[in-house]
Amino acid sequence: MELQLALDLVDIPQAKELVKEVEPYIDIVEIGTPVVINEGLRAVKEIKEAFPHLKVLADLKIMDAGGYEVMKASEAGADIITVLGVSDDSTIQGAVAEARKQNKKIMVDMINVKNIEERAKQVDTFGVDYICVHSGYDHQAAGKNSFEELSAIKRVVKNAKTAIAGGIKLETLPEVIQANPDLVIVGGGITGHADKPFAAAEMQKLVRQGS
Ligand SMILES: O=C([C@H](O)CO)[C@H](O)[C@H](O)COP(=O)(O)O
Repeated sequence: MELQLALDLVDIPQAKELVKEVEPYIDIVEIGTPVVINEGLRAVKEIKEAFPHLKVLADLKIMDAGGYEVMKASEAGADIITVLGVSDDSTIQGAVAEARKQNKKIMVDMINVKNIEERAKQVDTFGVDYICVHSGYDHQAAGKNSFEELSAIKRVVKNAKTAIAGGIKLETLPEVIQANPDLVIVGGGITGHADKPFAAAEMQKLVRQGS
């Protein structure tokens, strides 16, 4: 089981500072969608250059032009790129084909997918690397989480790794770990904690124990 730090509400210098603080405790650093909107793929490039030993995920949430956008994120140095589960099959398949050429990985974000089990089963046949259940900021504001969705996809996904994101905190991590995802994604649970290295170190411990 791995731990991914999601960076969403920061600029590039702040992102570098944050990663420096928790670097020993994380496996993947995510350049979140708001950061890409504000800073462009330059954020991916600068973080990969500054921390070459960490895997960098570009949270592009691709909805169209899968192949082209994966190519651009790959050129910037991303190791993993996100595509939306609600997008057309051809978009996801195009993203996977380009990722194979570039030796990169694709994560499908299942945010807003209604028929979660059925879609996870389909997407799993496209050769994607991760399938991620996700309660986004707007869902979190309405009090939702994705714990049940994780159990649902675990029942049907045979090839891809499973991941979970959205509002996970140190206190809720044990419940998440019980469902045994391959990857846990945490943003505010680390970046909003008064002691970020402590939160990340404790989370790493739990994630390692869960492996
Ligand atoms: O993907 C995300 C969200 O849609 C904003 O772009 C976050 O990275 C993801 O939800 C993890 O962040 P937290 O919910 O703060 O843990």
